[in-house]
Amino acid sequence: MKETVLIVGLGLIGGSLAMNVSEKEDVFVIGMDKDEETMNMALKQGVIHQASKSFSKAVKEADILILATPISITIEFLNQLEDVDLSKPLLVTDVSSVKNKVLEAANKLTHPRLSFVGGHPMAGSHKQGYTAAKPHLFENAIYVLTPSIHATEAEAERLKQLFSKTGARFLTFTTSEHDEMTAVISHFPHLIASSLVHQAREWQKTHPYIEHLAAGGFKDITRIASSNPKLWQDIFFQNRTLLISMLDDWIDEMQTVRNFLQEQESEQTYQYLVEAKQYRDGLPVREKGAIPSFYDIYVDIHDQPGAIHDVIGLLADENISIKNIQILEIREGITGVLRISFATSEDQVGSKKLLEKHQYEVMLQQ
Ligand SMILES: NC(=O)c1ccc[n+]([C@@H]2O[C@H](COP(=O)([O-])OP(=O)(O)OC[C@H]3O[C@@H](n4cnc5c(N)ncnc54)[C@H](O)[C@@H]3O)[C@@H](O)[C@H]2O)c1
Ligand SMILES: O=C(O)C(=O)C[C@]1(C(=O)O)C=C[C@@H](O)C=C1
Repeated sequence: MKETVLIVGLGLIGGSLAMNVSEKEDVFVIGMDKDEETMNMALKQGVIHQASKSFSKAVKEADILILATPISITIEFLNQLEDVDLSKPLLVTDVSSVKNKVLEAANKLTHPRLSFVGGHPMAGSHKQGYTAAKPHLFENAIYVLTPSIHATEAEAERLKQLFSKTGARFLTFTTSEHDEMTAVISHFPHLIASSLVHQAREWQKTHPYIEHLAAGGFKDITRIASSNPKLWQDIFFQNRTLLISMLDDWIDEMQTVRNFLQEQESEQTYQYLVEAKQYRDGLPVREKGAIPSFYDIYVDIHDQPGAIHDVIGLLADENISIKNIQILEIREGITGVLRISFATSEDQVGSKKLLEKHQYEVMLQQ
């Protein structure tokens, strides 16, 4: 018998999950999104098998519910669940970037047929919406699970099975462990990236050429400031208390660095940079698991004759040798994705630079 999975929110994350879940033969996917065009696209491309406009109706048909909406909307849906007249058990999960209020709502659910295991795939993009969704988005990424007080080990296992095609690696944490760690490595850096953009914008008033000088460094460190402001407003407010405390620490730290410069402490400044480099260089790259140790890039291509040939031709002209090439997704009339593997990280990085110079959109798999 097929398992029915309802996915609410078919944007970047929900759409990418749907692309993986609907690949499973024993799963029937119902999709729901407030944006009708999104639902139609997903239905037409076979990423969902059925579209629904009624949460209360669709939820009664589902065995598993995935809430992939903005966090505050996810909490609203969780609150609605208590009143649904369920005739069979429903395992609920979400994808929210902050967990405390979501788990608070989930832990309050008393309906005997409901269980909740929170989820957060640690992969994403500064892009939003269904058109940015990709089936390989979660490959080799960490997928954090945060079970509610009533959830069993078996329910967490069921979700791992459901998401087995994503290629993600699962880790389980408590809500506060999750929120503290993501504040450090995701939410706070986002806040700083936005502040750097504001600083540049201010300076541009007196130095109009600033925007033309902004090269690799500025663009690398501020890429995430181009993300969906509504989503990040939600994230900042969901994790507000921790962010305030981190801002206090950061201001102290910046005061220390300011003193190094003020007092011309060149050795201490050097050590500060050395220690940051050592920690940064030691960060694990996305683990490859059972996949052989190749260095992959993902290249977006358009569905037109010769598209793959053009990409390979550019690499061949530069004598870059390819170890493997795979078409991950190509449907009529839409953009497809090529996964190209290289033997060395030099070839991987070199190819990315080369293709980007030719206006391709390239994602590097670390
Ligand atoms: N963007 C990332 O990098 C990232 C990574 C991991 C987790 N997340 C989490 O994923 C969730 C979704 O983020 P996203 O980046 O996919 O956003 P998105 O904007 O790409 O997608 C959200 C989708 O939800 C739909 N939606 C909004 N309100 C709805 C409603 N009331 N009913 C039905 N559909 C509704 C929107 O139309 C949209 O298609 C958020 O909770 C976020 O914290 C985001
Ligand atoms: O790659 C990006 O653009 C992201 O911002 C992804 C990112 C992150 O901070 O790493 C953003 C939010 C999520 O909750 C998880 C992942």
